[in-house]
Amino acid sequence: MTQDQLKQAVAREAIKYVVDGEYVGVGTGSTANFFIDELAKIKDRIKGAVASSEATAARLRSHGIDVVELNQVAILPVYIDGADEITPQGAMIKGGGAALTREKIVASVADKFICIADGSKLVNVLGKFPLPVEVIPMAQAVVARKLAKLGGEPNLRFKDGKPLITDNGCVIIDLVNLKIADPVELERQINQITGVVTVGLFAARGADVCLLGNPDGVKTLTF
Ligand SMILES: O=C[C@H](O)[C@H](O)[C@H](O)COP(=O)(O)O
Repeated sequence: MTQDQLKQAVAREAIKYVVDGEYVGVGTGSTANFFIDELAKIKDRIKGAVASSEATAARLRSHGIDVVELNQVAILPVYIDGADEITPQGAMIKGGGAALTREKIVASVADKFICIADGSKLVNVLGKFPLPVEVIPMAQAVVARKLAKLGGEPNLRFKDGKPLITDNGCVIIDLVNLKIADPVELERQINQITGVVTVGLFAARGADVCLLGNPDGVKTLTF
């Protein structure tokens, strides 16, 4: 099976977690895109969706799914999204697609975070994947210096030869060469740096369920 087929399998499985007659929170990235395509097939059963990025909102709308602002929604039974890495305890690195801040905000409203990923994303220790940190542009240099003191090497993320600008008008610093022994503590420390908007560690509030796609089927991890 290809990686895309594994992503499609978990996306299909995730539909079981969508609550009829409610809004669904939708993540960003290639796995979330497969989920959106599956969601389109049952769009008449839901009230609509809350998107975690402009790209996701556009894809949802292209399928005729109603997209509402998070401010209009008080109850969100589930948030469904991919991850760049996930541990057997449900802590994740996210933000490879630069959508970490809106993802964390939408996830914070949801009763359940359902992570969908192909099996290659499961790791015992987070940090091989660069840890994204969204930063206010004027604070980029000072935040990079402070991040370097926590270990790892800070790299400003570029796209098309220019610093990548997020949906929120911020930049991303990727921290490479980390071995994250205590994800909750590192999330706390990075959150405290002035100028940091969000760190792509989802540990204090990790996933509640992870649907992992493997060649022998979808494995469900519950945390
Ligand atoms: O900002 C992007 C998100 O955190 C994605 O959920 C994450 O990067 C995983 O993306 P993909 O499903 O494309 O591997």
